[in-house]
Amino acid sequence: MKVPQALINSLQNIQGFNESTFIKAHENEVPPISIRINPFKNSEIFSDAEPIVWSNYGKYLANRSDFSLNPLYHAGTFFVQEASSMYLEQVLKSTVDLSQDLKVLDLCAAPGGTSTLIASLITPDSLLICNDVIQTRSNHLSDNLTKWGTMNTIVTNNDPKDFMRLFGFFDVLLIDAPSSSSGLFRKDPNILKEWSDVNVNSWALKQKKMISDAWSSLKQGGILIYSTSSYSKEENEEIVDWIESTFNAEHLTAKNTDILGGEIISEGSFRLFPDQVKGEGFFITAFKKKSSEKEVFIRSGKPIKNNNRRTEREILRHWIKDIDDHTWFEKDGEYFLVNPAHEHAINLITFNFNLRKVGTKIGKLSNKDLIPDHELAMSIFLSEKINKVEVSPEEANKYLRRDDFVLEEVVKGWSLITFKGFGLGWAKILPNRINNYYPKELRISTKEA
Ligand SMILES: C[S@@+](CC[C@H](N)C(=O)[O-])C[C@H]1O[C@@H](n2cnc3c(N)ncnc32)[C@H](O)[C@@H]1O
Repeated sequence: MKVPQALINSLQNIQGFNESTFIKAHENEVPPISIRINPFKNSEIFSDAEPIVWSNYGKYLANRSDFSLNPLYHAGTFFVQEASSMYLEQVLKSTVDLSQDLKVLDLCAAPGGTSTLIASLITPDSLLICNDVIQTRSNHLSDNLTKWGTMNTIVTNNDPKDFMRLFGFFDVLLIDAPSSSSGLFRKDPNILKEWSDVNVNSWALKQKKMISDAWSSLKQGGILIYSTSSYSKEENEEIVDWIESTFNAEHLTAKNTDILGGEIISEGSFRLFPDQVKGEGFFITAFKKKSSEKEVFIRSGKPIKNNNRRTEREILRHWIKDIDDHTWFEKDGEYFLVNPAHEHAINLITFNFNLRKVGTKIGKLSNKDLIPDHELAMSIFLSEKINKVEVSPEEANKYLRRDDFVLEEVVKGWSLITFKGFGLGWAKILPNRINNYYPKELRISTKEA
């Protein structure tokens, strides 16, 4: 793979750039394969795999197995993510007190690498809003957060400027910006075909626009983390200079370099090059907001409706762990489980944003019973008391394809289909057949196990 000469020329004075090893890494080396374990669903599937030193849960895999055919992938026990981008964990740990309850906005979140990483590090009472402006991508993001199983997340499909309505709301704003993506040339050669310095400049303009649009949603003292998969300084160091000159922001000089060495620091930001770390090209930096935003009145929706709570609570007790610690609301006949600490925030966001997912959708109540939703099957709050049917790899594959299959000696009624103990989805077991409730839109199509 030949890196464009214009890009090589533009990188000459950047700290850590080494032309010959950089070219060699692009000509001869294949990108490593990496995943991140879900700490809430620890299947120990990759316990012997090589760890990624800058990530608590990241691992390199020796072989490219087809993730989509692994039932544990569909159970949400791991997420496939590029290794360098997991450096976000170090930046979060060095700039944010993660033991506090935080409100976090992941502005450019699809398909969910950064969101599932943040969800793994924040407290249960923290609230994470995961947004993507592209509708199809926000749906995919929502599916991936459903698999992760946490409840303290909301998925929105909004333009960054819509977040201006939430003045001074967030403690942390992550902008993992779309970019010219030169850092991903090795993973996707099509990016290289489309790369040009004109495109670099047009991405830089878009990045400035989304930062300007979202800046007011960050509270005073809040942390902005900005990252790209681009090598170009127009999208990185020049954006840092622009943020410092445009907003009342303090650039937080990169710390915690012990893991990778000082070479990865460029003008106070982290730059990961593929010839120096086992990962792709990545830039990440952080700021503290010094100015305050004027609090404005934000219109809120109707308070969350909780009719007939006692009866509902008794039905839900069978399905949900520690139901007394949670609350729920009903919308159009569907029930959603949420953390009571988030009721106010959810009211605000429900009213002002295009929602794709709120808390955990539990399902519909009908004749004093629940028709459980797929989100509940994936939830880490699902009760241990529900019926489960453990399946073999072949049966798991049939289930995920929504094919018919037969099970011996099973209890009638709703059952969670599990693989190695991890939930894949619901089935309703009737006297003469099994109804497969795996969502149609998620079913896998390949025939081979
Ligand atoms: C680098 S990717 C984000 C990757 C994600 N953080 C992850 O770790 O999986 C950038 C995302 O920004 C979204 N995007 C593109 N234009 C945008 C805009 N104007 N505002 C917000 N998001 C945008 C894209 O749909 C894309 O999903």
